[in-house]
Amino acid sequence: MNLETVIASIRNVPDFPKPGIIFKDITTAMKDAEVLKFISDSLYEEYKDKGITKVVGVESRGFVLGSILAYKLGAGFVLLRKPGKLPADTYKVDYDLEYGSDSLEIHKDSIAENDVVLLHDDLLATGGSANAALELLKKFSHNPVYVSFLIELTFLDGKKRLGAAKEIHSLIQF
Ligand SMILES: O=P(O)(O)OC[C@H]1O[C@H](OP(=O)(O)OP(=O)(O)O)[C@H](O)[C@@H]1O
Ligand SMILES: Nc1ncnc2[nH]cnc12
Repeated sequence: MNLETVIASIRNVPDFPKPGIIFKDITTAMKDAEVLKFISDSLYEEYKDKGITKVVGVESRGFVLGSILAYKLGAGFVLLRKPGKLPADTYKVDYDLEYGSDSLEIHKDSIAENDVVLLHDDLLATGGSANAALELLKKFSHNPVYVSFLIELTFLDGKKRLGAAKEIHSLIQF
């Protein structure tokens, strides 16, 4: 297994969910046991020595690898959810993404001030979602946050919106 095989396993779906968008479909990668293992192990290698205590995953595709990473790192997992899904007290932020707008929420009691946080999402496009996630994480602590993506769409330059992040890493760039 290698990165080329992983890249080949990601399906391009033109004009989804809107005309002009080429959707990077990771379901075709996730369903392959060897690809899933290679991706999980690669991301773990990147973060194993950073002292991460909480992995924060962005709903919904960020939950898949985020929770695997949390398990492998021996960290806790925190869910950043779309509005109205979390049952207890939350912080909320609105944001735009490549094909629309949305909101994210996090439970107010999910992170402690001394946690070392890794934010994970499957894909960085405009950076709207990740920037919103970083805004929410600032409510807990001003410590820098590590940020991890499986895929980065470099032509959208989303990284420039993530100034508050400590280190930004993506396994695959398109
Ligand atoms: O960098 P951005 O322009 O913000 O785009 C990236 C976001 O868009 C997708 O999520 P989506 O809102 O489609 O939700 P899903 O994971 O539930 O499919 C993707 O999983 C990222 O979270
Ligand atoms: N082109 C794209 N493919 C998959 N997920 C996305 N999220 C934002 N843009 C996307």
